[in-house]
This record gives sequence, C-alpha cells and structure tokens, in this order.
Amino acid sequence: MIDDADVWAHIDALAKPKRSLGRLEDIAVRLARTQGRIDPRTRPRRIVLFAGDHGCVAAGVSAWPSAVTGMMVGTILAGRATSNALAAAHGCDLRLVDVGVMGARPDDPPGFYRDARIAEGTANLADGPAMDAAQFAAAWGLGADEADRAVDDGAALLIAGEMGIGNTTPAAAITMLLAGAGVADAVGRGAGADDAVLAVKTRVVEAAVARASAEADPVAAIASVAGYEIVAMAGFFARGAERGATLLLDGYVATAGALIAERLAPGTVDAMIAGHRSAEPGHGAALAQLGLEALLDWGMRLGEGSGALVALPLLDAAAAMMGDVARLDAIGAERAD
Ligand SMILES: Cc1cc2ncn([C@H]3O[C@H](COP(=O)(O)O)[C@@H](O)[C@H]3O)c2cc1C
Ligand SMILES: O=C(O)c1cccnc1
Repeated sequence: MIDDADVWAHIDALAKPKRSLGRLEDIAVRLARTQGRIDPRTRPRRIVLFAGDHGCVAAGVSAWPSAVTGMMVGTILAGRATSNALAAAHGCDLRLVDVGVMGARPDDPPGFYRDARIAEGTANLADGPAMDAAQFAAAWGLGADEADRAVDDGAALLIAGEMGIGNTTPAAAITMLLAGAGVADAVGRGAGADDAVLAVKTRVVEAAVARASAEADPVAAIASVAGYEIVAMAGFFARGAERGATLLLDGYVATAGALIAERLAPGTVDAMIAGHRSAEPGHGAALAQLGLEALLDWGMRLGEGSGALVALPLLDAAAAMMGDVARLDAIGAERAD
C-alpha cells in the first residue's frame, strides 16, 4: 500500500508548476490508491457485459419488452452496440456473458461470448423473491470468475456493463435497501418509462423492498430484489478488487452491483472510481453511500458500461501524467512555486 502523501510528493516533483493539472491530479491520486502504486496502469483493460432478463417486466415496469434484451445481445455480438463502439474507440477488450437471458441462444457466436445462463430470467419480484440463494451464489461466482479471467489475462482496469430490460427496477430496490434512498428518488424512468409505467414501477419497487426488508439474512434480502447480471457485477467487483484491479463504475445499475459488493465484501469500494453520474435520480444516493464522486455528469442514462467507457480517457490521462512526465530535478530545475 502507499499513502496519499507519497503520491502527492511524486506529483509535486514533476516538471510542471504545482497543481497545474487541477482535478487530473486528484484523479491520479485516486487511481494510484486503487492499485497501491505510484505508477498505476489503465492498460490492458476489459469491459465485461453481463446480460440477463427480469420476471418483473411482466408486471409492466419497463417501456420495452424482454425480447429486446436478446436483440441487444445479438447486436453486441455483431459488434454494433454503443458499448462495442465506445470500447473499440478506447482500446478496451470486451466480453459478453449471458447470465440469464430469456429465449433462443445466439447461433454461431463469436469467441467473446460466454453462455452461462442460470435461468431464463429471474422470477417476478412483484410476486416473490427474484432468485434463491443458490442462484445468487451462481451469479456471484460467474462474476468473480470473469474478474479472475480478466486479471489472469493481464487486465489492470475492469469495467462491468449490463444489458437487461427491466433492470432499473431491481437497481432501484437495491438502492433503497442498501443506500437508504426513498422510493421517489430511487425509481426513475430507466429506458424511457412514461408516467403510467413509472407509477407501476414505483408500486412494485416499494412492495418488493418492504418484503426484502423483512428478511433477516442479508443475502436473502438482496436476492429477493436483485437480478442475475447485477449480482454477477457484484462478484466481479469484489474479486477484481481482491486481485488489485481498478474498478471503473458505470451508471445506476452497475452501482447497484457495487453496493452489493461493498455490503458483502467490505473494502471493495477502495478499488472503485465512479465514471459518471447517471441521469437516473437515485444514482446520487448510491454514490454517496459508497463515498464516491463521479468524474462526469453528462446526463447519460444508457448502461452497457457506456458512461465508464466515456470516462476512461480521463484515467488514461492521469496514468500518463504519473508514469511519463519527467521530474523537475531530472531537468535541472528547482521549484519556484
Ligand atoms: C435498445 C436498448 C438498448 C439498451 N442498452 C442498455 N439499455 C438499458 O436499459 C435497460 C434498463 O431500462 P428499463 O429498466 O427501463 O428497462 C437495460 O437493458 C439497460 O442496460 C438499453 C435499453 C434499450 C431499450
Ligand atoms: O444508469 C444506468 O445504469 C441506466 C439508466 C437507464 C437505463 N439503463 C441503465
């Protein structure tokens, strides 16, 4: 481990006026802290997209039908989703893991696809628990295994993304349960809910959180309102942190995974950097619970890891500053500031 004072001493010794790179220097300190080294790396990096469906879509919580999850899986496998475009733009390796999509599996998928389907969607959390303890453990284990694979392949920085119609409903419930958000804050429009859908979603989330809160066991409470891709992200974060990787968080749904990770594996947050603040209204409460401040606040509300991918070049800049800039003493100059 290194402490912040050592990192600041290094930054202040570089060939530039003190603090002349402003917030980039704060980001560099945070990045160094996540890896415990003065020359943190952002390459190689990997985004793992976890895809799963949600039984609660049948209750009318999304503007979209569950079939769109499978369509977007096909689009990602064809390399044509937003996540593919942004990952390619920033040299980020991408994988897609089906942890619980409904319907047909892809024909002849590319090598970056993994079929690890636990079930065809979660159970409807409007009627009862979304998953049981064994399914929770399976989802967590898949995420952890993906983090191991990524780090074994050399990745220093990990992003988790998700695709799953309906998943802002479990994300809202988890944000209430683990970050203490009120229902009016936690429930947003997701992928475009209108007022009628928003009213149904609010009722469903409120009732599910009331049921989950009555569970004595914390894992059972979380499993009651979660989604497979959200729990997989939690396992991914917890193991990624354990393995020394930096975790760059995406939006509201990914942060629900981060809340679960921090609850069940305390200290995981030390590896996290929040890429952006989602337009979903509950994201602020989730980030505050984790003590994180987002790098960007650009009104993005897509998921798929998109906000993290847009923030990634900021971390590249911070890492480049830490690793590639000469020291003042090496150029024969002395501090005047
Ligand atoms: C075409 C399309 C692509 C997406 N990519 C991510 N999401 C995002 O929106 C969904 C969550 O919103 P809700 O809870 O309101 O259904 C998730 O699939 C999330 O990844 C998408 C949604 C759509 C429609
Ligand atoms: O912020 C997110 O993660 C998000 C927002 C809307 C829809 N899907 C995901």
